[in-house]
Amino acid sequence: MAAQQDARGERVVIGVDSSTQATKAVAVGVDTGTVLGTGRHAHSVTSGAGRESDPEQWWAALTGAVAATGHAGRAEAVAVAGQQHGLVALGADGRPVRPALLWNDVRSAPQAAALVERFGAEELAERTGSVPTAAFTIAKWAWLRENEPAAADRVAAVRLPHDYLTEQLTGAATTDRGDVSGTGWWTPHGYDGELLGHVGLSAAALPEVVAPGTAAGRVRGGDGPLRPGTLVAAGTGDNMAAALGLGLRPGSPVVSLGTSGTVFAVTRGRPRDPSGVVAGFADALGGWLPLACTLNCTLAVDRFAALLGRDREAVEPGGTAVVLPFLDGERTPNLPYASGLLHGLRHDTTPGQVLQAAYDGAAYSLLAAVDDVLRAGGEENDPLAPLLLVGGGARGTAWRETMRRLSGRPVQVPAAEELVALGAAAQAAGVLTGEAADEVARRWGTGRPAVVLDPRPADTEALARIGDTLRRSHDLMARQLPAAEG
Ligand SMILES: Nc1ncnc2c1ncn2[C@@H]1O[C@H](COP(=O)(O)OP(=O)(O)O)[C@@H](O)[C@H]1O
Ligand SMILES: O=C(CO)[C@@H](O)[C@H](O)COP(=O)(O)O
Repeated sequence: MAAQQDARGERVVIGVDSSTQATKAVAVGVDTGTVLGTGRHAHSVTSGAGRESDPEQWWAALTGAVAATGHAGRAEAVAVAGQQHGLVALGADGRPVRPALLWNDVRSAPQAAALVERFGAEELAERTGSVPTAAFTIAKWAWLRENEPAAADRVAAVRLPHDYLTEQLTGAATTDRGDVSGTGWWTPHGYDGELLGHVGLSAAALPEVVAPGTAAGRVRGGDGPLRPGTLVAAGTGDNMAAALGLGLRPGSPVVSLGTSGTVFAVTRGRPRDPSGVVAGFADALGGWLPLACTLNCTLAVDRFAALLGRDREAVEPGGTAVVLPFLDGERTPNLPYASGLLHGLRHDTTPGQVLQAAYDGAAYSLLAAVDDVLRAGGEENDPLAPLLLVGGGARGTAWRETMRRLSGRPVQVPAAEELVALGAAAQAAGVLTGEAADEVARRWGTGRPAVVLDPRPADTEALARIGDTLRRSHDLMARQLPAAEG
């Protein structure tokens, strides 16, 4: 894909990635896939007991990032991909009644556990594809009802982050099967009335699920950077959009290294994992996207680098240190009350080895789940098939080499950055041309690898050390830390 070249005369689409830390937008030429311009605006996320962001800030970030591409005025279609699961609770006036509760807010862990207790893990996996954890929208809604009943009473509409932003563009309440599959109240046959009834939510408060390839609407009049009448594609969750951006074919495992760590694959079979390790999401087309997600990935490793006073690339090999970097609690394994743990220090352990141990600890659960993800969707796991690395962390040498050393697989990093935004752009192009979004991305070549690392024998000693520490610290990690004094 050529960078930043002029493509006058070519039709232009815009893809948006509204993820945890920032909104990124790309303007892309429909025929060639040329990236004509990019924009980025940061978000703020609370760092206290929970994780919250203001949806109106996302909207301002979206308009800013789209305008910054420099091509908004000539875009013919746009699509928005967003961080999954977040609860956007709107009042009758269409404005948020409170900040959104994000995917990585673990305060809703008791509500998730209560749902599993009431309906059973097997039953929930069968119906919704997933056993809900604190991340799922249904647990967040139950938390809001229990903890802020006055706010819950004012709620007239519940949206996911990408639904909210798409509705700001079109005025229509829509979602897509990919993102809605992360709510915990969607089944392949529609919204689950019994689950909604149990958490006291009416389906009338939820958006319409737009079919793949169908437009959500058109940009309504206003003073935003996009022309009124511009087509708006359905949009989707950020992991589903990354799969589109890669033009992913069934059975290829992908690891995304961002605020969250995720491992996923497009599969032909519908996943249902009662163990809860794999979330059985739908993809944004007609297939499935089994996925495992960790809460502690790039931010946790960067925190260790900061604590050690080192550059994030200043890792050193060797030693026996093990880091379980569960600074935000953890989702895989499901230990919402966990905190970080450092074990195996000796007099000769170096700071660089501790930093490497943080990378290893963050990578461990993702790599352990590759097989589960593929099997959950009925795909074969070829241990020598390449692992595709995406997300901000994929730019780092230490991340790439950690994945190579611990997986024993070849590792590939696509040349294109911002695959989520590119996936959204491919979806936007698809509503103009009638092509499926993954076909558009393959035509654009967005998944083409820039870095190909040959496989090395997996570092089984490090894997065994981490696995052993995780098993033996389980009781400690399952407990909540006493509140810090002072
Ligand atoms: N060159 C790099 N090497 C390693 N990590 C990087 C690099 N550049 C960015 N990152 C990491 O990428 C993260 C952001 O990734 P991104 O996928 O954009 O996150 P999100 O989608 O969750 O907002 C940051 O937390 C940062 O630590
Ligand atoms: O919760 C999940 C997946 O189930 C996360 O992957 C979110 O979708 C947030 O993504 P990033 O902001 O880290 O890209």
